[in-house]
Amino acid sequence: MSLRIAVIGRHGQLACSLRKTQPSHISCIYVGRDEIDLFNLAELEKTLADIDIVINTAAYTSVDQAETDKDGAETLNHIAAEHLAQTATKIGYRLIHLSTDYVFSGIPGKPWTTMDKPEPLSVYGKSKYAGEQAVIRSGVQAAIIRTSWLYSDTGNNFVNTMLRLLNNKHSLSVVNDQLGSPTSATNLSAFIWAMCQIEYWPQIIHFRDQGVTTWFEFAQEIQRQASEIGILDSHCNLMPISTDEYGGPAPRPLNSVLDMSDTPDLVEQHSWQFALSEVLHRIKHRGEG
Ligand SMILES: NC(=O)C1=CN([C@@H]2O[C@H](COP(=O)(O)OP(=O)(O)OC[C@H]3O[C@@H](n4cnc5c(N)ncnc54)[C@H](OP(=O)(O)O)[C@@H]3O)[C@@H](O)[C@H]2O)C=CC1
Ligand SMILES: Cc1cn([C@H]2C[C@H](O)[C@@H](COP(=O)(O)OP(=O)(O)O[C@H]3O[C@@H](C)C(=O)[C@@H](O)[C@H]3O)O2)c(=O)[nH]c1=O
Repeated sequence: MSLRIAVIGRHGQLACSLRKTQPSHISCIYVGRDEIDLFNLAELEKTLADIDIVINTAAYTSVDQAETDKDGAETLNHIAAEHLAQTATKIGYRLIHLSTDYVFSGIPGKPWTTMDKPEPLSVYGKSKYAGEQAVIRSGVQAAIIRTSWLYSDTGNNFVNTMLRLLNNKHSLSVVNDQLGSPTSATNLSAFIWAMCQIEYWPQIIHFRDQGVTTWFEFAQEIQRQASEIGILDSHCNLMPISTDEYGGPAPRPLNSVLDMSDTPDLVEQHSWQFALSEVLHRIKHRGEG
């Protein structure tokens, strides 16, 4: 019998990407906040009764806003994850739970391994780490997949923000002292679908595209590639700044590079520059369609 999977989240960028890349032999439902109340345990049990694997993509992802809405972040990133894990222990599904590079403090030096102890700086990072711990504490068969700097052709993400700003502004300052790895939601989706088809899951997994960069260099590459394929006619002057100069409500890690040495080898790995070119071409073709 084919696997029955439920993706929690419907309109988010990862949920949309999972839907677009779903293998045909897998049967999957996508449940957004209109279909499921993550705070009603009886409803969770009922809706997820026949499910083999739940993929939890739902999250409070507004990093700056979370600083003044601690309850909102905590409720969705921690309590909802705890409810999904508790329900799993009752009715028996396996859980893939998404988490973030922002669980780490960002001390520069080396990529963060799955053995390193998280010490999140921001409200968002703290609430995501609390969610991870709730999943582990529940004892459910689960994989916590940490990823970083996620983007896709749709949704609210750095690539779409930069395309908009580069188009509208004469100059733009972008931080150049935070190190990390942009990750295409398409590549992460391929990895998640591959995970669904294996039995043994490590408890914590790091997945990101290949290579390390800064937000400033990422912005430069977005401008270069988007101009080259004709979706941006930008004379915007990009300027590197420090995290201190940028300011902003939420503290962000200076180093959030995830070590992937113990990540299961399930899919082809792509450089972040190649992954970006695929996403920009999708945006171009949508504009032409
Ligand atoms: N974006 C990024 O850069 C990164 C994201 N991650 C993690 O990856 C996962 C997916 O992120 P991404 O797809 O970018 O997130 P999005 O912000 O695009 O989507 C978040 C999802 O959360 C759901 N949601 C929001 N509020 C509620 C609520 N009150 N009740 C129920 N559901 C709600 C939305 O549901 P609905 O479909 O109903 O609208 C949406 O599907 C998250 O766990 C995130 O922490 C990790 C690293 C980087
Ligand atoms: C828009 C903008 C941002 N920045 C900086 C702020 C920040 O340090 C960095 C990225 O800003 P953003 O607000 O786009 O991204 P941010 O919300 O920090 O992104 C994070 O989202 C959460 C959900 C995650 O889990 C992380 O992995 C990460 O992707 O760029 C500039 O320097 N200039 C700008 O014009």
